[in-house]
Amino acid sequence: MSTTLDSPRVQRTLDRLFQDADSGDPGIIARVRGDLERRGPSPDPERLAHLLADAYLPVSREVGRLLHLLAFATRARTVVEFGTSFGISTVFLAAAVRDAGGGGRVIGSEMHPEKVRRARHNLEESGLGELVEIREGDALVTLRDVEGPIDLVLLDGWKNLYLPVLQMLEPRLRRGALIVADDLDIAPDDLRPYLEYVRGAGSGYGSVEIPLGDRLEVSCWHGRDGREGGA
Ligand SMILES: C[S@@+](CC[C@H](N)C(=O)[O-])C[C@H]1O[C@@H](n2cnc3c(N)ncnc32)[C@H](O)[C@@H]1O
Repeated sequence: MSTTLDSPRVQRTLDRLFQDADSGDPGIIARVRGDLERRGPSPDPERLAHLLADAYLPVSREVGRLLHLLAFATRARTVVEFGTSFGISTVFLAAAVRDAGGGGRVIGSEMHPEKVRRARHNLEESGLGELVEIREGDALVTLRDVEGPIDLVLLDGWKNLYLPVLQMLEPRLRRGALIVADDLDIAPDDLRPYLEYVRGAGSGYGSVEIPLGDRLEVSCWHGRDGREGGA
């Protein structure tokens, strides 16, 4: 049986977005690296978002398929995404929510206004727009009031915020919720506190690294100290 990912509309949208990313991102990333080397390596988050305004920085196709698989297998109804960019990962997640058939939704977050506009357009083009709400602004603010229980979280924004974003959402995680943290290879120093947290004894998470794309960490919330989150 085919899935929403096989539909011509979704495939056309993903093909176009991945092609744009493949042709544009390498030049933009090289330019931004040069800029950071000249001006110092630690720009504030808004400035980094501005410098990377035209860069997709997407999950790989394989990671996208894994996201679809995880969200579908767990029949995810509330999916939260930190870092939507132009919406590539969001298409995979929304396709899974449609395939799961439980009336679920994806809540994305993106701080760059033009990216939000284009992500919404891309989601409409794929035919999945009605399943997605993209919240504009800093995810630490915009995702604060997401209603639980949350079934799946994708962490793909700036790497130093993975831990605070997860801790903010934790009280609303369903027991058994999955957390997918992308890009372990991209900023290992920034991600260390996050990985120590989810891998730590007594953390409440089971966690495993997956060597796909830029490497990712998939964690499952078991609950802690009698606390099970929002379920
Ligand atoms: C790696 S890209 C996301 C790629 C996207 N998940 C995909 O697969 O197409 C990271 C995005 O997170 C956004 N971002 C970073 N920090 C953020 C924050 N605090 N709140 C909202 N968006 C943020 C950036 O503007 C950037 O577009």
